[in-house]
Amino acid sequence: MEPIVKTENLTIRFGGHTAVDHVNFEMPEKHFKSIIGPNGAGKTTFFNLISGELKPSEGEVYFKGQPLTKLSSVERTRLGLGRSFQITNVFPNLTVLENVRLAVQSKEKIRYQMLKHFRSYQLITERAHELLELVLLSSKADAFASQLSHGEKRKLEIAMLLALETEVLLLDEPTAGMSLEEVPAILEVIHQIKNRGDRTILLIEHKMDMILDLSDSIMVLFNGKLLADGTPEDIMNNETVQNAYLGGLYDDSLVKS
Ligand SMILES: Nc1ncnc2c1ncn2[C@@H]1O[C@H](COP(=O)(O)OP(=O)(O)OP(=O)(O)O)[C@@H](O)[C@H]1O
Repeated sequence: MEPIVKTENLTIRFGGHTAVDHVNFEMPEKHFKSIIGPNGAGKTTFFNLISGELKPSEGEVYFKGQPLTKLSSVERTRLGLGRSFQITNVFPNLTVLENVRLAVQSKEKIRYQMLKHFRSYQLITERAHELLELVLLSSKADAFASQLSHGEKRKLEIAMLLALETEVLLLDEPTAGMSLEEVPAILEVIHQIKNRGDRTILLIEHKMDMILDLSDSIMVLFNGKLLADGTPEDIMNNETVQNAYLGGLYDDSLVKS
């Protein structure tokens, strides 16, 4: 089967520095892949190349076989590649529900224009409630977005990303800046999305236990290069990865059998 996302020799140079260096990668549909690597390895830059925030110096990104380089990030979102930070434009003075409703509306605009005003309003609100339930944020529906904790804001962003109904979700460190107590709730949200089984998810994370818990496969970037790509077990047992990055810092018992 054709991979849903694929890169060929994907490369970007900033001055003399090659931040992403001839990366060839394939993502099967409905797969969960995590990207790991030390700080500065090129993970976020790789995401930016896939989502269209950056244009490559060389190489190509494909979505269902279609080359994407000429498409803007908005056009890529319309095709089915959604990235969480594109919609971090949460309106602080609107409620949580209103924020999600706006995201649903932006996706559903055309479909709902056909319906009568009241009915469309009702359907959009229902969908927004469903999404808040999925990300475990229903209890905050009427709170202003500005009143949310950092972890709750990340949940709201995920709900807004889901509202766009893209087949692929690019999640860049959803737990960054969170308190330890907030992490399990985000993990639960990502599990719920994964368990529905209808999305392809690419995740950047530093938390190894979370990665091992969620991933079908893991790719390792190092100095912009793809060092390894395989099952969690392969990666944890890969000597090059061990030497370059993991350095024996993880617990063997976490490896999925
Ligand atoms: N716009 C830019 N201009 C110049 N250099 C850049 C730019 N964006 C990224 N870089 C450089 O590219 C390299 C890769 O950065 P990137 O942020 O992709 O790494 P990362 O793996 O996501 O790191 P972290 O885990 O710290 O987020 C770094 O050396 C960074 O300084």
